[in-house]
Parts: sequence; structure tokens; C-alpha cells
Amino acid sequence: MSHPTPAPEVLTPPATAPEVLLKAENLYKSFVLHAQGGVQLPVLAGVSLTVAAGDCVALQGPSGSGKSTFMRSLYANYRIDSGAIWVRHQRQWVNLPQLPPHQLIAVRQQTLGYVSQFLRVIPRVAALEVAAEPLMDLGIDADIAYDTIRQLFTQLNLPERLWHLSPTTFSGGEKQRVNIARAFAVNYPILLLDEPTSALDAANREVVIQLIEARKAQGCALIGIFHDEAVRQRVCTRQLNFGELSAD
Ligand SMILES: Nc1ncnc2c1ncn2[C@@H]1O[C@H](COP(=O)(O)OP(=O)(O)OP(=O)(O)O)[C@@H](O)[C@H]1O
Repeated sequence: MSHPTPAPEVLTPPATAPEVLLKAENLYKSFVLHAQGGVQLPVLAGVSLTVAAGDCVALQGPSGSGKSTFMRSLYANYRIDSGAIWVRHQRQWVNLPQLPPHQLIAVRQQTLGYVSQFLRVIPRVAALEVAAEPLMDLGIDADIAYDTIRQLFTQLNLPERLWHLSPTTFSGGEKQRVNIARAFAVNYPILLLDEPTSALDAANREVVIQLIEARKAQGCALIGIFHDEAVRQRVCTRQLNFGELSAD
């Protein structure tokens, strides 16, 4: 008598949650106005945020509620009063406020990118060089670095006649596109975006939305301030409301 062959067991792989790449814990930050009688201005009071690969978190809240302060603290531009900012850097967790300067530079070169609203320009340094600098700092071959930037400039519709000029005289939107090319040229695992489309027309806003979507799909963790609600709704997966204490 033959026995029925047991049906093979169907093995479904365990669902794995996206990897957490940044964890801000209980941030406190106040400004002390030394020139105005030492007045203390509390801005961040216990803000926490956990961001995983593929996430895009919008910082939301009224003007003056602390969005930029939080973002600058995440980049360690501002010293926080207390709390921790854990960043996944080269397969290890590092706490940004406690890093010695040379390690902070390494985190900013390899892991944590930042698109500020304003491009810092140096007279006589061409737009191509300004945008290629982060790639060159990583030791990328100059030909590859410049090719990457040419592609991004083309994608961002930055006229070729401007590429070899210093961005000193560029319009706001042209400077912003140089800044975006600079940050998107590197494959940072974490990207901070401070109003990346504020000076752009509709066509270039769309290009930036596509760049952000591509980064999300690659597993980048993004945190941004987007005053443009249409952009925010397209790219953000959730939001951190200032006034609330956490978005874990
Ligand atoms: N360097 C600074 N020194 C003193 N006070 C500051 C400094 N930076 C920000 N502030 C104060 O901190 C508070 C929060 O400012 P912040 O720029 O973080 O707000 P925001 O939510 O980004 O506002 P907006 O949407 O208008 O850009 C404001 O009251 C501001 O005056």
C-alpha cells in the first residue's frame, strides 16, 4: 500500500522590519541670548524620533516651533543640552553629540547628508567643483565624480553654460540645484533636507521629488522640512509634529 506523499511545507521568510538608521532620543535644546540679558529660550523639550530605511519623515509645525533647530541638532550643527542622537555609521551605532570632531567629519562624509536651504559659495570655484567636492572627499576618481555631477546637473536642468562658473551670481533656484546635486551625488544612508524645493519651479520640483523617491526605494532614511504641502504629501511616509513629543 502506498502512502500519500506529504505536501512540502511552505516556508515563508520571516518579515523583516526595515533597518533603523537614526534614533534621536529625548532631545532638549534651549538658546541662551547672552547679548540680551542671558534670556533662556527653550526650543526642544524631549523630542524623540526613530527613522528606518525607506522612511521619509516630515518635520511639521508652525513657524518658530523648532523644526530647523531640530534638524541642525541632528547634523550636530547645534549642541543639544541633553539627549542622544544615535546614527548607524559603518555598521555601528554612534552617538553624534559625543563624537570627537574627526569622527563627526567621517559620519558627515559617509553616512549623513544635508541639503541646506542655502549654498555656501566661494568666489572663483566653479559649480561643477562645488558639487563634486563631497565625492572627491570620499576619494572617488575625479572623472567619475565630474560625470556624476554632469548627469545630475542635466537631470536638474542646470544650463551647461553655468557649469564652469562660480555659483556666486546664480539665481536662488540655480544655487539650490547645485546644492541638491552636491548632496544627491553621494549615496548617503541618511539624508536631511531643509526645504529642498523652496526656490524651484514646477518642473524642477518634480525632478527633486523623483530623486527623493529613488533614494527612498534604495533604502535611504530621509528627514525633511517641506513647506510645499504637495511635495510633502508626495514623498513623506509620516510626520513629526512639533508640539508633540515623539514619533517612534
Ligand atoms: N541661533 C539662535 N539663537 C537664538 N534663538 C534661536 C536661534 N535659532 C533659532 N532660535 C529660536 O528658536 C525658535 C525656533 O526656531 P526654528 O528656526 O527652529 O523654528 P522653525 O520651526 O524652523 O521655524 P520656520 O518654519 O519659521 O523656519 C525660534 O523662536 C527662534 O527665534
